[in-house]
Amino acid sequence: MELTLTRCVSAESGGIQNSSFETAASQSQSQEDVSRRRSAAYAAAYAEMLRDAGHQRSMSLVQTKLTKNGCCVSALKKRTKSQNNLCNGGLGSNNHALAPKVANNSGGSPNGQKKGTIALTHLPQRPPVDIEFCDISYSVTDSHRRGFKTILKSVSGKFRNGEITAIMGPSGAGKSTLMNILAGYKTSQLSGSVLINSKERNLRRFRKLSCYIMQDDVLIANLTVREAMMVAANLKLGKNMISYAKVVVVEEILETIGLKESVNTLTCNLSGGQRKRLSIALELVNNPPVMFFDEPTSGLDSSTCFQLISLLRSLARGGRTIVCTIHQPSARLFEKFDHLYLLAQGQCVYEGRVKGLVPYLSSLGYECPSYHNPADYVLEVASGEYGDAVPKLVDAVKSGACKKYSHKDYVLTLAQKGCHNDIVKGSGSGAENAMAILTLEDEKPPLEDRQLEPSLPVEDPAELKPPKLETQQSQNSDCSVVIMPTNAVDDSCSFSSSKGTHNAVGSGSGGPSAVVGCMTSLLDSHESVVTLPNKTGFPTSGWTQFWILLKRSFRTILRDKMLTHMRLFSHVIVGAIIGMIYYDVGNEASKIMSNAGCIFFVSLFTTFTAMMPTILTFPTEMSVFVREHLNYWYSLKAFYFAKTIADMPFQIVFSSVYVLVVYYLTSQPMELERVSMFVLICVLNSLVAQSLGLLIGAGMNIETGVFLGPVTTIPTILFSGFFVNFDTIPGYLQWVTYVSYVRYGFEGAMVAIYGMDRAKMQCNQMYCHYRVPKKFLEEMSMDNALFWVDAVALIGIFFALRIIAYFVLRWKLHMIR
Ligand SMILES: Nc1ncnc2c1ncn2[C@@H]1O[C@H](COP(=O)(O)OP(=O)(O)OP(=O)(O)O)[C@@H](O)[C@H]1O
Repeated sequence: MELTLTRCVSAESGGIQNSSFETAASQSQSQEDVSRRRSAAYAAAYAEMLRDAGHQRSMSLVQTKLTKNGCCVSALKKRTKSQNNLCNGGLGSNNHALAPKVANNSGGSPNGQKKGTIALTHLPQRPPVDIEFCDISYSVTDSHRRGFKTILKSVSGKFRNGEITAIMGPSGAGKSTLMNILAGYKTSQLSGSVLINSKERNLRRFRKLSCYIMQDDVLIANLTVREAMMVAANLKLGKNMISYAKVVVVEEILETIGLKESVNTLTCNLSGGQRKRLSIALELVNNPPVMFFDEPTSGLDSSTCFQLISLLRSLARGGRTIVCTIHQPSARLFEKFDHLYLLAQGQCVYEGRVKGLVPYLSSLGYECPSYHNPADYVLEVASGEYGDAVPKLVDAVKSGACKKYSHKDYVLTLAQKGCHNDIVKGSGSGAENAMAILTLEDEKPPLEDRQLEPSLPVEDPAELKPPKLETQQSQNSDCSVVIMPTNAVDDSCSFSSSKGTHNAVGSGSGGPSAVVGCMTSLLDSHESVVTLPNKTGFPTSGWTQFWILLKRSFRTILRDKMLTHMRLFSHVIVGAIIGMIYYDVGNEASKIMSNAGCIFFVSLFTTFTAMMPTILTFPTEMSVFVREHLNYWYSLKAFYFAKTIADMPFQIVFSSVYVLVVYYLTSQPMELERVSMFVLICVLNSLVAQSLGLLIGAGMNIETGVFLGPVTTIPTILFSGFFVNFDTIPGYLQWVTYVSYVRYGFEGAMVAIYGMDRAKMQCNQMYCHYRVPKKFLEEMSMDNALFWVDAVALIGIFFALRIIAYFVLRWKLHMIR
């Protein structure tokens, strides 16, 4: 039976004309025509079927647009209140051509039941991935005992594609550590091997194919959902995909993941569940076949947890390998997982099907009481509440006792024996439960077990007849189930790849494997994990990354109205206050000391207002950066330059406004040259202070940084030449004045005001000692100072600090790993 709707062109906008939207596959025109006509027919049939089955309420949108020649079938969109099945893949991973949108009635059960699915078919195609790890041991240096602390002790296991795996265990068992190692985030101080599709893992390739979604959903606060998604799409889909295609990808993911209504909501206003879904959506953009989740349900209510795990399960059914650490799931949540990896004291105490856990424990003498949540029970056992069970369980695992529970067909045996824990099996009869388990387990076996064969194009118009479909809503599941008759016209499943169009032929007439083939066909890429090019590069060039991140930073600064407006107003208001205090002192020789104080305060204010906010720049965005960088969105260089350059224009404008307000109110000499020099030196001073703030923020956490910022500035102020004359500073300390950037700022400002042979100032007193400005500069030991030397010194310090800050950030990133 044909299940895919191929060559679907976008609808609302009148269709996608651009050729780059078309698949890279070299299909013949006739094949395309057949495919289009079939798509149109099936789309109509599917819409009709859904209408007949009374699904109008659960479906917010079923659109079928048939153009005159019947070649344009718009997206067939189904929105259930709960989750859709999410199939993986699309066409043309390398050239990122858009694959057609597919209404995928896949995910069948042995009795012919299939789940109605909406496929994420505009995504780049990816190969399926199985992760196997052998004898992984991990230690950290224990500073107290001056030795090593072993956190993972020779653990092994296998996580398959198409399955959702839970890593569980008592607190401190090593769950996060294991996941970090598998995700490639921890690479040092470990032994053992990680195999990807039975081959030694190439970390770089693997990292490009996987993503890690952290416990706290770190998102850029001042972007809307759509903007955040577009940034992800622009960074991860590369320049080979045109902008409109990226928009289509983003819209498709948002709709599928249930965030369509929130596209214009700022991420900071999203609910916990929505934040989690957005985190997933952001990573789905490049369709990674492996997704790691660190405690995805933490902080969510039970209903949202259930929806989320159902979503992850659907992602797994699309052929992905989903691995989650989870603390203590409810029985309902627990049974949503296929595979369980249980850790205790850094050792594996069970690996196998979730359904096999109770019989396994029972076989070792740990009887899970009826109506007791097996997830709770096993954690109680692993925590030692029933005696020291860990050595016994570890021995059992080592002796291969849980091997039979690991097999994906284990559940069949289990169903035959009618062996269930009461909580897990629910309230239905034994037969119902057995069927439910069968359905759950066999929705989608791993891809390795499926067959794909090339097929011939179907040209018989009879085959264009839409199949007769019936639907029913699964009680157990949140997805609608599509029952397909076994005598369907066509058991094959059309799919396209860069190699051409193929049909996945099921083993039996309309049997489940045909559907399975369909799911496979949406996933398989012509590339394999092993043969993926080992390019060092990110999906986009360094320049593009920089540009995208710069625009994002600009937008977030502008949207952060509170801080940005406050910075502007504080500069204007403080400038006005200083102007009022030192009103009209600039040209009065008798008030020259007050004016020097005013100039010094200008330097001081620009220093602190520039430094303090930037101390927070890296600490507040570090978690976003770590997530995005380690998920291979962009390089450290691009992030660093974008982040450090984004704030510079604001700093320049704010400082200039402040300086000009003070300059005017205090009646400093109104000569263009002096005004420009004064503004320039103050702005340079503020940029240096900003760089120092970035450096402190790059190396320290917020608390330390906020303390260290002012503390490190005090000596530079002391050695600025205002409080202590340079000549009176002891010789062995004079070198400090050369590294004091405030000195260069203050000295340069003084020279701009009083240097360059300024004429005598007015004197309203009987006698003005410093009527000749040069005399005052001599008194301050600044008569030999050159403005351009001060300016160049500030520029030098600026670059030095920025370079050091980059390497500190790099080192910090290295330390995280
Ligand atoms: N860098 C480190 N230095 C010292 N001990 C560490 C380090 N990293 C992890 N550990 C220890 O290793 C053990 C396992 O940590 P891990 O975070 O993997 O546990 P977990 O099972 O995820 O715990 P939880 O469920 O509480 O998050 C803990 O005892 C932790 O204190």
